[in-house]
Amino acid sequence: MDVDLNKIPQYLLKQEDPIFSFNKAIIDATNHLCVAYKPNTAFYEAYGLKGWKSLEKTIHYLNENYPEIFTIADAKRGDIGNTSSMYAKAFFDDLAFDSVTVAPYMGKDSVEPFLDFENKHTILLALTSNQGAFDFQTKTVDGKELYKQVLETSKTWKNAKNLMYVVGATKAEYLADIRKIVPDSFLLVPGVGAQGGNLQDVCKYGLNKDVGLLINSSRGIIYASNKEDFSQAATVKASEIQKEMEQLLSK
Ligand SMILES: O=c1ccn([C@@H]2O[C@H](COP(=O)(O)O)[C@@H](O)[C@H]2O)c(=O)[nH]1
Repeated sequence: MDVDLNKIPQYLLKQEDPIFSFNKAIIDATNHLCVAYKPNTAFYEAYGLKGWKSLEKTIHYLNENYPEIFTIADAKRGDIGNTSSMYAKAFFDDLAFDSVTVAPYMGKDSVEPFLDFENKHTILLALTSNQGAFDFQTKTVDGKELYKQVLETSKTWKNAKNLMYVVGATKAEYLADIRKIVPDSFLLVPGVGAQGGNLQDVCKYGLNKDVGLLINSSRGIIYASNKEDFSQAATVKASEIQKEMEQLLSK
Protein backbone atom coordinates (compact mmCIF):
# COMPACT_ATOMS: atom_id res chain seq x y z
CA MET A 1 0.00 0.00 0.00
CA ASP A 2 2.39 2.61 -1.37
CA VAL A 3 0.13 5.59 -1.93
CA ASP A 4 1.46 8.35 -4.14
CA LEU A 5 -0.96 11.30 -4.50
CA ASN A 6 0.28 11.88 -8.05
CA LYS A 7 -0.75 8.38 -9.08
CA ILE A 8 -4.15 7.89 -7.46
CA PRO A 9 -7.35 8.87 -9.30
CA GLN A 10 -7.35 12.64 -9.12
CA TYR A 11 -11.04 12.94 -8.12
CA LEU A 12 -10.06 11.46 -4.73
CA LEU A 13 -7.97 14.57 -3.98
CA LYS A 14 -11.22 16.47 -3.27
CA GLN A 15 -11.93 14.16 -0.32
CA GLU A 16 -10.91 14.95 3.26
CA ASP A 17 -8.32 12.14 3.47
CA PRO A 18 -7.50 10.96 -0.08
CA ILE A 19 -4.88 8.44 1.08
CA PHE A 20 -7.27 6.70 3.46
CA SER A 21 -10.14 6.81 0.91
CA PHE A 22 -7.85 5.15 -1.64
CA ASN A 23 -6.62 2.51 0.85
CA LYS A 24 -10.11 1.71 2.09
CA ALA A 25 -11.36 1.17 -1.47
CA ILE A 26 -8.34 -1.05 -2.29
CA ILE A 27 -8.73 -3.08 0.94
CA ASP A 28 -12.47 -3.57 0.43
CA ALA A 29 -11.85 -4.68 -3.16
CA THR A 30 -8.98 -7.12 -2.49
CA ASN A 31 -9.24 -8.53 1.07
CA HIS A 32 -10.77 -11.80 -0.17
CA LEU A 33 -7.66 -12.34 -2.31
CA CYS A 34 -4.93 -11.32 0.16
CA VAL A 35 -3.38 -12.74 3.32
CA ALA A 36 -1.48 -9.57 4.20
CA TYR A 37 -1.22 -5.82 3.60
CA LYS A 38 2.08 -3.94 3.65
CA PRO A 39 1.96 -0.16 3.86
CA ASN A 40 5.43 1.22 3.23
CA THR A 41 5.75 4.01 5.80
CA ALA A 42 7.78 6.23 3.44
CA PHE A 43 4.63 6.91 1.44
CA TYR A 44 2.91 8.25 4.58
CA GLU A 45 5.87 10.02 6.21
CA ALA A 46 6.32 11.95 2.94
CA TYR A 47 3.02 13.75 3.68
CA GLY A 48 3.93 14.71 7.26
CA LEU A 49 1.39 14.61 10.07
CA LYS A 50 -1.50 14.13 7.60
CA GLY A 51 0.25 11.12 6.09
CA TRP A 52 0.90 9.54 9.50
CA LYS A 53 -2.80 10.05 10.37
CA SER A 54 -3.76 8.27 7.13
CA LEU A 55 -1.47 5.37 8.07
CA GLU A 56 -3.07 5.20 11.52
CA LYS A 57 -6.58 5.19 10.02
CA THR A 58 -5.56 2.49 7.54
CA ILE A 59 -4.16 0.10 10.17
CA HIS A 60 -7.17 0.71 12.45
CA TYR A 61 -9.50 0.01 9.54
CA LEU A 62 -7.68 -3.24 8.80
CA ASN A 63 -7.59 -4.38 12.42
CA GLU A 64 -11.25 -3.56 13.04
CA ASN A 65 -12.68 -4.96 9.82
CA TYR A 66 -10.25 -7.67 8.75
CA PRO A 67 -8.54 -8.83 11.96
CA GLU A 68 -7.46 -12.13 10.39
CA ILE A 69 -5.28 -10.36 7.81
CA PHE A 70 -1.58 -10.05 8.64
CA THR A 71 -0.22 -6.49 8.62
CA ILE A 72 3.32 -5.37 7.84
CA ALA A 73 4.77 -1.93 8.52
CA ASP A 74 7.48 -1.70 5.89
CA ALA A 75 9.61 0.82 7.79
CA LYS A 76 13.11 -0.72 7.61
CA ARG A 77 14.03 0.48 11.09
CA GLY A 78 16.87 -0.46 13.48
CA ASP A 79 19.10 1.62 15.76
CA ILE A 80 20.93 1.36 19.09
CA GLY A 81 18.94 -0.73 21.57
CA ASN A 82 16.96 1.92 23.46
CA THR A 83 15.99 3.64 20.20
CA SER A 84 14.95 0.34 18.59
CA SER A 85 12.72 -0.27 21.63
CA MET A 86 10.88 2.96 20.84
CA TYR A 87 10.50 2.04 17.16
CA ALA A 88 9.10 -1.33 18.23
CA LYS A 89 6.67 0.36 20.63
CA ALA A 90 5.53 2.73 17.87
CA PHE A 91 4.71 -0.02 15.36
CA PHE A 92 3.60 -2.86 17.67
CA ASP A 93 1.92 -1.06 20.60
CA ASP A 94 0.75 2.27 19.25
CA LEU A 95 -0.13 1.35 15.66
CA ALA A 96 -0.78 -2.35 16.42
CA PHE A 97 0.89 -3.75 13.31
CA ASP A 98 1.60 -7.50 13.37
CA SER A 99 5.10 -7.02 11.99
CA VAL A 100 7.73 -4.50 10.99
CA THR A 101 10.68 -4.66 8.59
CA VAL A 102 14.07 -4.09 10.21
CA ALA A 103 17.57 -3.58 8.79
CA PRO A 104 20.19 -5.99 10.22
CA TYR A 105 23.18 -3.72 9.70
CA MET A 106 23.51 -2.56 13.34
CA GLY A 107 23.41 -6.12 14.63
CA LYS A 108 21.97 -8.12 17.52
CA ASP A 109 21.32 -5.35 20.05
CA SER A 110 19.51 -3.29 17.40
CA VAL A 111 17.13 -6.13 16.48
CA GLU A 112 16.45 -7.93 19.79
CA PRO A 113 14.25 -5.10 21.17
CA PHE A 114 11.79 -5.83 18.32
CA LEU A 115 11.97 -9.58 19.03
CA ASP A 116 10.94 -9.02 22.66
CA PHE A 117 7.33 -8.42 21.58
CA GLU A 118 5.21 -11.57 21.93
CA ASN A 119 3.03 -12.48 18.95
CA LYS A 120 4.71 -9.85 16.80
CA HIS A 121 7.10 -10.48 13.93
CA THR A 122 10.32 -8.81 12.92
CA ILE A 123 11.08 -9.09 9.22
CA LEU A 124 14.81 -8.78 8.73
CA LEU A 125 16.24 -7.59 5.40
CA ALA A 126 18.30 -10.52 4.13
CA LEU A 127 18.63 -10.17 0.35
CA THR A 128 16.75 -7.21 -1.06
CA SER A 129 15.17 -6.88 -4.51
CA ASN A 130 17.13 -3.84 -5.70
CA GLN A 131 20.34 -3.74 -7.76
CA GLY A 132 22.20 -2.24 -4.78
CA ALA A 133 21.83 -5.58 -2.96
CA PHE A 134 25.00 -6.58 -4.83
CA ASP A 135 26.96 -3.69 -3.25
CA PHE A 136 27.16 -5.37 0.17
CA GLN A 137 24.68 -8.21 0.70
CA THR A 138 26.25 -10.70 -1.70
CA LYS A 139 29.86 -9.78 -0.83
CA THR A 140 31.91 -12.46 0.91
CA VAL A 141 32.89 -11.71 4.51
CA ASP A 142 34.85 -14.32 6.51
CA GLY A 143 34.33 -16.83 3.69
CA LYS A 144 30.56 -16.41 3.43
CA GLU A 145 28.17 -14.02 1.67
CA LEU A 146 26.88 -11.30 3.97
CA TYR A 147 23.20 -12.18 3.46
CA LYS A 148 23.98 -15.75 4.58
CA GLN A 149 25.74 -14.39 7.66
CA VAL A 150 22.63 -12.31 8.44
CA LEU A 151 20.42 -15.41 8.19
CA GLU A 152 22.72 -17.67 10.24
CA THR A 153 23.64 -15.17 12.95
CA SER A 154 20.10 -13.89 13.46
CA LYS A 155 18.93 -17.45 14.17
CA THR A 156 21.04 -17.36 17.36
CA TRP A 157 19.36 -14.20 18.74
CA LYS A 158 16.93 -14.18 21.66
CA ASN A 159 13.33 -14.86 20.53
CA ALA A 160 14.53 -15.71 17.01
CA LYS A 161 11.24 -17.58 16.56
CA ASN A 162 9.70 -14.13 15.94
CA LEU A 163 11.91 -13.55 12.89
CA MET A 164 10.93 -13.55 9.25
CA TYR A 165 13.16 -12.44 6.35
CA VAL A 166 12.90 -10.24 3.27
CA VAL A 167 14.17 -11.86 0.07
CA GLY A 168 13.53 -10.02 -3.21
CA ALA A 169 11.61 -11.85 -5.94
CA THR A 170 14.24 -10.58 -8.38
CA LYS A 171 16.76 -12.85 -6.60
CA ALA A 172 14.63 -16.03 -6.82
CA GLU A 173 17.56 -18.28 -7.73
CA TYR A 174 19.17 -17.49 -4.35
CA LEU A 175 16.15 -18.95 -2.54
CA ALA A 176 17.42 -22.53 -2.82
CA ASP A 177 20.51 -21.65 -0.73
CA ILE A 178 18.45 -19.48 1.61
CA ARG A 179 16.05 -22.36 2.29
CA LYS A 180 19.03 -24.50 3.38
CA ILE A 181 19.71 -21.98 6.17
CA VAL A 182 16.12 -21.06 7.12
CA PRO A 183 13.96 -24.00 5.97
CA ASP A 184 11.03 -23.18 8.24
CA SER A 185 11.00 -19.38 8.29
CA PHE A 186 8.41 -17.24 6.58
CA LEU A 187 9.88 -15.08 3.83
CA LEU A 188 8.46 -11.75 2.68
CA VAL A 189 9.12 -11.60 -1.06
CA PRO A 190 8.63 -8.18 -2.70
CA GLY A 191 9.43 -7.53 -6.34
CA VAL A 192 6.87 -9.34 -8.47
CA GLY A 193 4.87 -7.05 -10.77
CA ALA A 194 6.54 -3.66 -11.31
CA GLN A 195 10.07 -4.92 -10.53
CA GLY A 196 9.77 -7.93 -12.83
CA GLY A 197 10.39 -10.77 -10.33
CA ASN A 198 9.24 -14.19 -11.51
CA LEU A 199 6.49 -15.75 -9.38
CA GLN A 200 7.08 -19.24 -10.78
CA ASP A 201 10.79 -19.19 -9.84
CA VAL A 202 10.03 -17.76 -6.39
CA CYS A 203 7.70 -20.70 -5.72
CA LYS A 204 10.06 -23.25 -7.29
CA TYR A 205 12.95 -22.33 -4.99
CA GLY A 206 11.21 -20.76 -2.00
CA LEU A 207 8.19 -22.88 -1.04
CA ASN A 208 8.49 -25.00 2.09
CA LYS A 209 6.13 -27.52 3.70
CA ASP A 210 3.94 -24.71 5.13
CA VAL A 211 4.18 -22.61 1.92
CA GLY A 212 6.38 -20.17 3.85
CA LEU A 213 6.12 -17.27 1.42
CA LEU A 214 4.36 -13.91 1.59
CA ILE A 215 4.64 -12.58 -1.94
CA ASN A 216 4.12 -8.86 -2.32
CA SER A 217 2.92 -6.82 -5.28
CA SER A 218 2.19 -3.13 -4.71
CA ARG A 219 2.16 -0.90 -7.82
CA GLY A 220 1.10 -3.81 -10.04
CA ILE A 221 -2.20 -3.99 -8.14
CA ILE A 222 -2.98 -0.59 -6.64
CA TYR A 223 -2.24 1.40 -9.81
CA ALA A 224 -3.89 -0.97 -12.27
CA SER A 225 -6.12 2.00 -13.19
CA ASN A 226 -6.07 5.67 -12.22
CA LYS A 227 -9.71 6.19 -13.17
CA GLU A 228 -12.91 5.73 -11.17
CA ASP A 229 -12.69 1.96 -11.78
CA PHE A 230 -9.36 1.71 -9.85
CA SER A 231 -10.66 -0.63 -7.14
CA GLN A 232 -12.27 -3.01 -9.66
CA ALA A 233 -9.02 -2.98 -11.66
CA ALA A 234 -7.13 -3.82 -8.44
CA THR A 235 -9.47 -6.79 -7.86
CA VAL A 236 -8.71 -8.07 -11.36
CA LYS A 237 -4.92 -7.77 -10.92
CA ALA A 238 -4.93 -9.28 -7.40
CA SER A 239 -7.12 -12.10 -8.66
CA GLU A 240 -4.68 -12.84 -11.51
CA ILE A 241 -1.78 -13.20 -9.06
CA GLN A 242 -3.89 -15.20 -6.59
CA LYS A 243 -4.92 -17.65 -9.37
CA GLU A 244 -1.32 -17.99 -10.54
CA MET A 245 -0.27 -18.78 -6.95
CA GLU A 246 -3.11 -21.27 -6.57
CA GLN A 247 -1.96 -23.08 -9.72
CA LEU A 248 1.65 -23.16 -8.56
CA LEU A 249 0.58 -24.51 -5.14
CA SER A 250 -1.55 -27.27 -6.66
CA LYS A 251 1.44 -28.68 -8.64
O1 LIG B 1 13.93 -5.73 -0.98
C1 LIG B 1 12.92 -5.03 -0.91
C2 LIG B 1 12.34 -4.64 0.28
C3 LIG B 1 11.19 -3.92 0.25
N1 LIG B 1 10.60 -3.56 -0.91
C4 LIG B 1 9.33 -2.81 -0.85
O2 LIG B 1 8.28 -3.62 -1.36
C5 LIG B 1 7.39 -2.85 -2.16
C6 LIG B 1 7.47 -3.29 -3.59
O3 LIG B 1 6.61 -2.51 -4.38
P1 LIG B 1 6.32 -2.81 -5.94
O4 LIG B 1 5.48 -1.66 -6.34
O5 LIG B 1 5.55 -4.10 -6.02
O6 LIG B 1 7.62 -2.87 -6.64
C7 LIG B 1 7.82 -1.39 -1.92
O7 LIG B 1 7.15 -0.91 -0.79
C8 LIG B 1 9.30 -1.52 -1.64
O8 LIG B 1 9.80 -0.44 -0.88
C9 LIG B 1 11.16 -3.95 -2.09
O9 LIG B 1 10.65 -3.66 -3.19
N2 LIG B 1 12.31 -4.68 -2.07
